[in-house]
Parts: sequence; C-alpha cells; structure tokens
Amino acid sequence: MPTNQSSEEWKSSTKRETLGALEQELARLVASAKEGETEGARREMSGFRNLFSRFLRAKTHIEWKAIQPLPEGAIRPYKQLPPVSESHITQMLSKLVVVKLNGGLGTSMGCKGPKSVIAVRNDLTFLDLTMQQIQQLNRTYNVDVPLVLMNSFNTDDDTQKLLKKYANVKVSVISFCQSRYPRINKETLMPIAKDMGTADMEAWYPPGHGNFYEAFANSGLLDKFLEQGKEYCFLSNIDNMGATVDLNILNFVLNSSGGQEPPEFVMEVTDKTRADVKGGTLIQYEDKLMLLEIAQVPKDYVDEFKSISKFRIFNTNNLWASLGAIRRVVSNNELDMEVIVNPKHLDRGMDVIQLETAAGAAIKNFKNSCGINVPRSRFLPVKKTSDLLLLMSNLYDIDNGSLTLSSERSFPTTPLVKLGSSFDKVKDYLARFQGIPDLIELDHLTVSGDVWFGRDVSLKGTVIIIANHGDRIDVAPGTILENKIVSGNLRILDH
Ligand SMILES: Cc1cn([C@H]2C[C@H](O)[C@@H](COP(=O)(O)OP(=O)(O)O[C@H]3O[C@H](CO)[C@@H](O)[C@H](O)[C@H]3O)O2)c(=O)[nH]c1=O
Repeated sequence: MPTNQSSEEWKSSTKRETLGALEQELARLVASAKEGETEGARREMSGFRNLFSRFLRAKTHIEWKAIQPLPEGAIRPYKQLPPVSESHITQMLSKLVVVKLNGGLGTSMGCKGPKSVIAVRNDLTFLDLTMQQIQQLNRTYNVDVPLVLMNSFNTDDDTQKLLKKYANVKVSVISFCQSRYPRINKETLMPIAKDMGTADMEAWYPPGHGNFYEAFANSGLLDKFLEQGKEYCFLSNIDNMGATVDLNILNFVLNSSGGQEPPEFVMEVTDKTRADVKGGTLIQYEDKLMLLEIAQVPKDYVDEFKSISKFRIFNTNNLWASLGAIRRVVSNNELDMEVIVNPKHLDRGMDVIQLETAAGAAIKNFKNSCGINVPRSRFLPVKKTSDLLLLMSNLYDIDNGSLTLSSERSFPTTPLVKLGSSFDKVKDYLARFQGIPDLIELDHLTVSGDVWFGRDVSLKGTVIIIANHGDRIDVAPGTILENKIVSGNLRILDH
C-alpha cells in the first residue's frame, strides 16, 4: 500500500476517534445541566459537535492558487441600483427586520461590559444611536421595523438591564442569545469545561457572528417573523455607525430587476484603504462566492491579502439575507461556513482554541448572492480609540442617531489616525483630550508616547507628535498644527 494512502487512512481513523471522544465529553457536559436546561444544553452541544466535525474535516486555510477571478456582475456598484419608488417604501419596510450583532465585549478598548455601551458621541452609546436611527426610520415612514439584538452570554444580562431605559422609545426591540460553546484544549482538542455551569466562564465562548443563522432559528424568532410576513433581515455589526437601513438596497433585494430572481443574500463591500488591512474580502473559490478572512490566509500570503491592489474591496459585514432562505438552509443543514480557528492563551496558563464562523461566510450557501460596492459612509466602525476620535470630532454631523461626514470637509476621504498605546483604553484616551480637536482639514495624524491635548486644538494636513520615552508633550490650548512634526523636546518642524 502506498505510504500516502496509509497516512491518509491513519489521519481519518484518528479523526474518527477524536470525534468519538468529543461526543462522549459533550454527553458528559449535557448530563451536568440543571433540571429544565437539559434540552437547551443538548441542542447547543449538538451545534458544537457539527462545528467540530467540520473543523476536523476541512482545511483551515485556503489553497491560495485556487482563487479564481470574480465573475462579471458578482459585485454591483451601489450607484447602479434601480431607483426606489416613493410609494413602495412603507410596504418594503414592513417586510424588514434589522439585526445588530451585539455579542461582543468592549475589552479590546479597555471597557467592561458589552461594547454597545461605549459612548460614541454626545454621551450617546452605540445602542442609543441605533435606537435613535430606527425610531427615526419608523417615524418618517410610519412603520414599525423591529430591532433584533443578538447577544451572547457575555452581554445578555447587561443588555437586558439597559433595554429598560428605552421603555418609552417607540421601537420594538427583541433580543435573543447566541450559543455558548466550549473552548477546547489545544493539544487534546477536548473541552476544558467540567460542567455546563457558569462558574468557569473562561471555559466557554460565543462562536462568532456566523452563529446567527442557527441561533436565530433556534430562538423561534425566525419562524415568528416569517409568520408576520417579514421577508428580509439586515444584519450588521453594532459598532458600525454607518450601517443604517438603506432603501436602495432593500428595494434591490426585495424586487427582481431585469427578469432576474432577487438575491437571497447580499454583502455590502467597500473599497479598501490602507486602514482596512484586516477585514474579510470576497473571492471566487470552488466556483462560488466566498468570504475570505485573514485567519484563513496561508502565512506566506498574508501581505498579499492585505495589499490594496490585489484585493480592492472588503466586507463591511452589512449583510442582507432572505428569512425564507435562512429557514431553508438551516433546516436542510446546508450551512457550510468555513471554520475559523481562534487560538487563546488563558490566564491559568493553558492554550486553547475556539472554533468560530463569520456571518458573511454564509454567502456561498444562498442563491443569486452578490456583493454591492457601497460608499465608505456605510462603514464607520469603532474598533479602536482612533476611530472614536474621528466620530467624536467635527468631521461628522449627527442627526437622529445617524452620522454623516461634515459638508465642511472639502474632500470625501477620512483621515488616517494612529494613536499610540497610551491611548488604547477609552478612559486614558478621554483623559488625554481636554477637548476633541478640530479635524476638518486633517489628512494624517500619528501620536506616540505621553502626549496630552488642550482645548480648541486644530490639526491640519499631516501631523506627527512623538514624545520619546521619559518625555511628555502638552499640546497647548488653542494650538493650530498644520503639516508639523512635534518631537520629544517640543521642537516644531515643518513636515
Ligand atoms: C465574535 C462575535 C462578535 N459579535 C459581534 C461583535 C461586533 O458587533 C460584530 C463584529 O465582530 P468582530 O469580532 O469585531 O468582527 P470583525 O473582526 O470586525 O470582522 C467582521 O467585520 C469586518 C468589518 O468590520 C469584516 O471585514 C469581517 O469580514 C467580519 O467578519 O459581531 C457577536 O455578536 N458574536 C460573536 O461571537
């Protein structure tokens, strides 16, 4: 027997054994569930078992050379979408459900609790602004578009408490919780949790936003909305302030044009800039559209993946999906999303992995899927405090929860901002700005080291401020810095 075949056989038999061992471990966990929670635990662990078995079966990285060119028409320019007829708007909105992915924590920005409680502008949080946006939409068109929040076990309690403060806001908010899956030991691939209890929170994780389809169906909400005559959902990251309901796209997904069947799934993509090196991109792979995330890129090709010239667009994670089609793919078990392996090092010194999926990866399982290349204004994410600086500044006007680039800015691009590690945590970042500077004419800002900003500062063109180790720079109130480099001993040089 050729060596290759025997090694393949060996691999598949060890995989079978690993899956068998995992099933036993999961059965043990289910058995530990509290009375009345066994059914839920069984369903959740069965979801994890399927994810784990896909992880064992499939490659975690793609075959780089097998990427095909995107077919003609795979990505449509937003400007070419058919126009919306005013008289149809109310009826179109009556078929829509807005979903926000709210399972993430603010930890990476040094905040406790759900990320959606970070104040973005005028003390209003992501959640406040989202509520305002939907309320305004409902008022304008006299409709009742519901807002659905997908929470995780990390964010559910806090979010439920917060929702009480909106009791008088006229928006139907419904939340459901995504799955809670067990982290597995990197070496043994077995769960580290001893039981289903919540005493050891480090042993569990929310398995990525790709979990939405199954969790939404399991929650019973999918069926409920379909019964109510809803047809489409618009799904987006709660930290993307540009993800408002777009009537042109809604019209496009609901109404076929040019004799074509409407798409069951649409991904909003946008042109990549140097600031967007990490986002997922759309590729054609094995004759289907596929979302490619950085974690699936073989190590040698990461630079190529990040380049703006080869991959010109990226996924904003503003996704539109037909509810009927979601029901079909979930109940037929047809959702085959790539498994993303996310390694973690726990405080207790153990290396674990968590298996995740991304919502956009579902694109290949739907019919007539396509991308729409949308203006940058539909992607205003807050991943870092540098994003927060832009959104808090006079670069953006705010109106009923929607942020738009100020008309005072004479060109439509946003500045590239890099703040050093002293600004990483929201608390520290806020303390370092007595007032948010005027950024209307800024192109590029780099700040590094122990730097503090006074009130009424203006930053224009390219500004670089670097305090060397042990030095402190105070940008005095009222300073105007235009094309300047400010270095350790506060020398100001022309750039
Ligand atoms: C991991 C996870 C996240 N979330 C929420 C938190 C955020 O609102 C949202 C996005 O999660 P993030 O982990 O920040 O995903 P992110 O790295 O931004 O990547 C997504 O959004 C990017 C655009 O920001 C896209 O380019 C990527 O293709 C897409 O996967 O989903 C959940 O609700 N549940 C989860 O399990």
